Amino acid sequence: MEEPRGRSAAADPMVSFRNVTKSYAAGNPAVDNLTLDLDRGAITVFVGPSGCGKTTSLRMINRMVEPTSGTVLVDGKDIAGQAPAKLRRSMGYVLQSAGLLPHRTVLDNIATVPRLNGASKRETRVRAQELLETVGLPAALGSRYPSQLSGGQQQRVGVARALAADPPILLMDEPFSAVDPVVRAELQQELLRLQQQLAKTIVFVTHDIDEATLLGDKVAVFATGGRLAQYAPPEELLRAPVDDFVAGFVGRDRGFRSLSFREAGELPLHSAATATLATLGDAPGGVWLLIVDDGGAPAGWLPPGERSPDRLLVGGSLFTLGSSLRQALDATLSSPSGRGVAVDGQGRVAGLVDAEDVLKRLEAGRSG
Ligand SMILES: Nc1ncnc2c1ncn2[C@@H]1O[C@H](COP(=O)(O)OP(=O)(O)OP(=O)(O)O)[C@@H](O)[C@H]1O
Repeated sequence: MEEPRGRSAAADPMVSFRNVTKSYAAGNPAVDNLTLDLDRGAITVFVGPSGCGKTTSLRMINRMVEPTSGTVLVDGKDIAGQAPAKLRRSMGYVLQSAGLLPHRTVLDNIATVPRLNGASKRETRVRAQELLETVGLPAALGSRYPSQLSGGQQQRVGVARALAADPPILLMDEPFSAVDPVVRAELQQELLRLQQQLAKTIVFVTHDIDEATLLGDKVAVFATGGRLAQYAPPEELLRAPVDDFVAGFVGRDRGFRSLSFREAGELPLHSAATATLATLGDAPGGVWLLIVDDGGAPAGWLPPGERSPDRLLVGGSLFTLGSSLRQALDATLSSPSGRGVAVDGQGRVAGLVDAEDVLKRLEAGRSG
C-alpha cells in the first residue's frame, strides 16, 4: 500500500546522521554535530544561507566528503565500511549544472551508470528512452548532444540520468537554481509528479525557502556555522519557527504562505442564489446571482439588478472543498461578488465561502 507523502515510518529512516561533525580545517566546523533522520520515500530539503554546510552534509551521504567525527547510516548500515564507488552508484546525484558529458549523446549520458553496473547496451538504451519520457522530454532529443539542449532540458536529462539505475536515494544539490523562474517552477512540479510515482528518498539542497516548503515533506534549516536550527514539516516551520534565525529566514509573509498548508474543511458554506441561463427569468432580482451550467458547474456572476446574459462576469478562482485555506481566500478575493465559489470534487457548485470566515479560521489557528 502506498504511504501518504511525508508519513513514512519515522522509526525506520533511510539515512541517519549521528553526531556528525565535519571540519575542513581547524576552527569553525562546516557541519556541527548533526543528528538527523531522513524519512524513507520522502523528500527532505536542506535549506539555509550560503556556507552553512548543506552541500557538505549532502556529500557525506555518498562519501564524497568524509565526516571528521560521527556516523552516517544508510538503510541502517554505517557507510564508513562501504566502498565509496559502489555506494555512489546506489544513489542518483543531480547537480546545479546538469554535469552531462558533452561528447556523449543524451541517451548515452542517461545510460552511463547502468552500463557501469553491467547492464547490456541494448537494455540500457531501451531504459534510457523510457526515462526521457518519464522526465517529459521528446524521444527525438535522445540523439542530441547536451549543448543542443536548453538549460531546463539539460536538468531534466540530469534527473533522468540520476534515475537510470533506479536507485532508492536521490541526492539533488541546487538542481534547479541555474534556470529561469518559469522553467524552475515547471521542474519543481515535475519533480513532485515524479515523486508520486517513484517514492524515492530524496535529499534536496536549496537556499530558497519557497522551494524548500513547496517540495519538502520535511525541511532541515541550517544556520551559519553548520548548526541544524530546525527540522520540521513545512507547515510547522512556517507556523512555529523555533528561534529568531528561523523566523527571519522563513520570512515575514510566512502567515500567508502557511495558508497553503492549512485545510479549510470546516469553513461555513453559505447558500448561493443560482440559476441557469434557461431559468434566468425566474431568478430573484436584488441579489448577486451565480449562473451555473446544466451540470451545476459555475459559469459566472450577474450583479444585483442585472439579468442580461451579456452582463455575465466570468473569472475568479474556485475553492474545491477539502483543499487549502489559501485556495479559499484566493476564491473570495478574486470573486466579483466578494464571496468565493466552493465546488465539489466533480466541479459542481457546493456553496459560497466568505473572506471573514477564512480570516476567523486563520485567527483561531494562530491562537490554537
Ligand atoms: N573542500 C573544502 N575545503 C575547505 N572548506 C570547504 C570545502 N567545502 C566547503 N568548505 C567550507 O565549508 C563551509 C560549508 O560549505 P558548504 O558548501 O557545505 O555550504 P552550503 O550551505 O552548501 O553553501 P552554498 O549554499 O553556498 O552552496 C563553508 O564555509 C565552506 O567555505
